[in-house]
Amino acid sequence: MTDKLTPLREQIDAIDAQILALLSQRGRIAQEVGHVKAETDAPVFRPEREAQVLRGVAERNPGPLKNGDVQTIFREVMSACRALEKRVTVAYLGPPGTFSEQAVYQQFGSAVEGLPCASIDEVFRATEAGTADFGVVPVENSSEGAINRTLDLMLATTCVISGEVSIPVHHSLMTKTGSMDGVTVVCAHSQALAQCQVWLNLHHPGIERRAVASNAEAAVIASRDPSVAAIASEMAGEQYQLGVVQAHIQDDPHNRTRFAVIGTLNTNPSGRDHTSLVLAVPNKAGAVYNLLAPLAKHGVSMTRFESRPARIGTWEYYFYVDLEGHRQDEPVARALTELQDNAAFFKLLGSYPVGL
Ligand SMILES: O=C(O)C(=O)C[C@]1(C(=O)O)C=C[C@@H](O)C=C1
Repeated sequence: MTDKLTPLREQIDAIDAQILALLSQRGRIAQEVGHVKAETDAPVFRPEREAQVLRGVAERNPGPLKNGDVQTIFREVMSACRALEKRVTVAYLGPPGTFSEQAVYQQFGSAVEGLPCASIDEVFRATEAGTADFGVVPVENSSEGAINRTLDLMLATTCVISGEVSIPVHHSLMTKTGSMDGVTVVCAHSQALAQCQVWLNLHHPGIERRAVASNAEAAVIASRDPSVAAIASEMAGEQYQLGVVQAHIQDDPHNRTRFAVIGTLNTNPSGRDHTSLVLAVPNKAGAVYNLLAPLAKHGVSMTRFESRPARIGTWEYYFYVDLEGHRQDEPVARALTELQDNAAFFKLLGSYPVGL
């Protein structure tokens, strides 16, 4: 066996040497890019460029490596090169171990400075204040719908959406001992409790369910108190040394959460983009129908439509709309101008590359 392995490993060593030399070359060019950007104060993180590179490697991938795996490698290569220009700081809903943290690494790779925050509000504050270059906030979950706090803060703050990222959300039930003996409470974020309610009703109907600030927070509590079980990601469980009682307890096996990358950067077109905006109309018959007419007229597809009460005492609503295309694309630009003319309130949240 050794005789057969040795020449193959020699080939791998030779290829690794070439990969390393090419990575160094790429890194040096990234440093030059960094100098050029520093001269003009241009942004280091360019989501549209990174999206194009990642789409390109998937299109050109000759195999046998899977597209997703090749993209993971290139995401890390870009992350390391970007860090040579500047290590970007990204605020997220902490503590470490949350799905928000996973979303940060999924979008920025691991050469990033994560800034865990105590609440979604704090993520917005840190991003607005410039303590963080970007923030990553949950927008919607495939089972539970919109994250209302995020929607409200999109409206209330000056942050724009620079990117989006979607990750699978798999919940595990975990305790300090790995068993449910002596457990009286299950802690998790309210969204996670909702996403696992059928499973909990079936397997632990009598146990108290307690909503806490985040799933990772639940993991912290469970790591200190053997009478508490946490619902969280296995990553959080590993971080806080919990034993898995049952993995994959979410009611929907395809459960996903979509996150927005928020900041001050107006992202350029990438070729496959989304545009998000908030609208309000006067409270009149047919107003919403008329409001959206420019989209059909200019052939712009709407991928999401969400309403939130305006909370001004009357039954008025804000509409959160996602469109296909970039604000600079001709049909989208025309539709946006007409939407703005028809709306009592109009706020463009941003255009950004469609998440992988
Ligand atoms: O093209 C750039 O603007 C770069 O800075 C290079 C690079 C890369 O490594 O490919 C790194 C960071 C940017 O977010 C995009 C791409």
